[in-house]
Amino acid sequence: MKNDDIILKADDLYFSYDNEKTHSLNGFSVEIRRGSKVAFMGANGSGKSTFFLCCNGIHRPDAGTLYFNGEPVDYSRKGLLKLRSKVGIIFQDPDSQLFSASVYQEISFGILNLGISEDEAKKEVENVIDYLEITPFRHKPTHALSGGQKKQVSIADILVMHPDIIILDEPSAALDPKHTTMVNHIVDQLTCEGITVMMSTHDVNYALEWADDIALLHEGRMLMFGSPLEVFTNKTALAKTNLEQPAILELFESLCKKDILKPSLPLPRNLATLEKYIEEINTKKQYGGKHEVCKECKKAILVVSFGTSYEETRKKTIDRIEADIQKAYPDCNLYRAWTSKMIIKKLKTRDGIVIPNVKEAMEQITADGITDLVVQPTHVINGIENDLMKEDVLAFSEHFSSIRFGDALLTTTRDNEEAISSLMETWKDLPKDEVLVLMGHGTTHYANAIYAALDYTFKDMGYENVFLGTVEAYPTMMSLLRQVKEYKPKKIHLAPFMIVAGDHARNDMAGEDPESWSRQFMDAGYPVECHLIGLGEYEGIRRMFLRHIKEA
Ligand SMILES: Nc1ncnc2c1ncn2[C@@H]1O[C@H](COP(=O)(O)OP(=O)(O)OP(=O)(O)O)[C@@H](O)[C@H]1O
Repeated sequence: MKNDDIILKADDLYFSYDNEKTHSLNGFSVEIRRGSKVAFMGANGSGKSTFFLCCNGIHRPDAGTLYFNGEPVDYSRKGLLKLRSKVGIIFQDPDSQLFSASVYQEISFGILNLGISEDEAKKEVENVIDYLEITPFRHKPTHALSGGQKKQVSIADILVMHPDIIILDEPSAALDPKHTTMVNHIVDQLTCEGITVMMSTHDVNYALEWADDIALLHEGRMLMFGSPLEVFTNKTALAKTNLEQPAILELFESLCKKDILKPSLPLPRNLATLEKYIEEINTKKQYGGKHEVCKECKKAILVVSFGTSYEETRKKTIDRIEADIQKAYPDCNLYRAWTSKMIIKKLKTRDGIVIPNVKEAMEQITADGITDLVVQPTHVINGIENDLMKEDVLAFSEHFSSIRFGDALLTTTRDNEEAISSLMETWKDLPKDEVLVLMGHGTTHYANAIYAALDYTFKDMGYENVFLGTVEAYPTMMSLLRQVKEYKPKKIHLAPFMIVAGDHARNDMAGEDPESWSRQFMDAGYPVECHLIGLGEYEGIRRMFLRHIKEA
């Protein structure tokens, strides 16, 4: 079927320079969208130039079909002449392209071959000389031109034909930075005019910013075709093709690891974007949430978490919850606050990371002129932390038109059932003769009753082999040991029932201490497997927070 969006299509091309002993194209396929900018990348000898030479009929594939504008390429003399007027190649080395004595003759050669009148050809050549700023050296013989000037003339050779596709084979090879900028500028102009541009380059930084699509070749085949961000974040594909990750992405990743930038920011494609991100942190000290406060928008969501000092679990849980919320409410400014003073202090002294407590976040939100605020805790229950958090927020209520609170994770019966279903989606393959023991935190607050209720609800929903206890309160480990023993399981899986898999999960649950849950179960004679998965990692749990915000 003909697809008008596809200007060029290669279907399973094979090409050999040595009578099929080796294949420089080895089952190569690609579809090029009309008007797109495609960077062809890959190690030396991966087949980029060979494919380009097929594109304008210089090489004829041994097998497979090449389509231009939906029609298979016609290899008759007339067909090839037509193809070459529409698909122009600018070679890496201009000397292999320029063969006329003067600049004028050189540029007019191709167009005269198309059979147009000399007057018309003259007009076209003058236009392109003007457009590419060739006038200052137009009277020089071609052999006396500099490398950059030769490149300009070789581009003019092609441009004068008004091609639909321009192919540039490593356009900046052997050019100094000034001429590279000039060629890049010409390429930008071409793409603005809707010409499809295919370019081979080894410059990952340029390709990241310039290309719509990256075609990654490996041994005569397409290894990967996708957006620059898809391709350049695939480290396996990059390593296979001897390419390095663009410096901007490496720097962005490193700044995220150091918590200087938020990983939820869109990946930057150029230095200007990265600079903007960094500028924004300097003007706004707030860590977490959206750095840039939208001046017009007076609505905000404050996400309040207990916190964790473990970066790895924070990224998979709190950061993801916040990212999901920001995605669902792109027009709201997002702020972060943590309630654990100890963790906030630890991060500040250990890593130099500043995370506001609720009061500090509220001061910032007030200073930013927010009028309508939704506060969403990631607390599991409506316990002490949640009560204190509400008090801190409401101390600022006179500055707001409205402040609303989303419920803690487990507030209603629906919440309990949804939390269980969300967890069991991941644990659906748990064999009946094995048990899952979940470790909740627990509190002296009356809200602690929810843990025992939830343990009961697991069974009521048909999960007799799931047990929920707490580190600090009831159900205790003693009670869990008794119940699990009655069930007579072959194996025990331990996982936290806390938003993050932090200190409690690593030490009280999975640690080496004889008091840890894993050691106590092992001492009771069960094989134990620990799973460091925080509740924030379950997609269904993150969805529950979105629902709570909506309900608020
Ligand atoms: N004229 C030729 N004669 C014989 N073999 C060739 C010829 N041109 C290319 N090859 C071989 O075909 C394979 C693909 O080469 P090609 O020039 O298409 O790769 P490329 O991806 O453009 O490489 P580079 O990044 O070095 O420009 C290589 O193994 C190369 O040695």
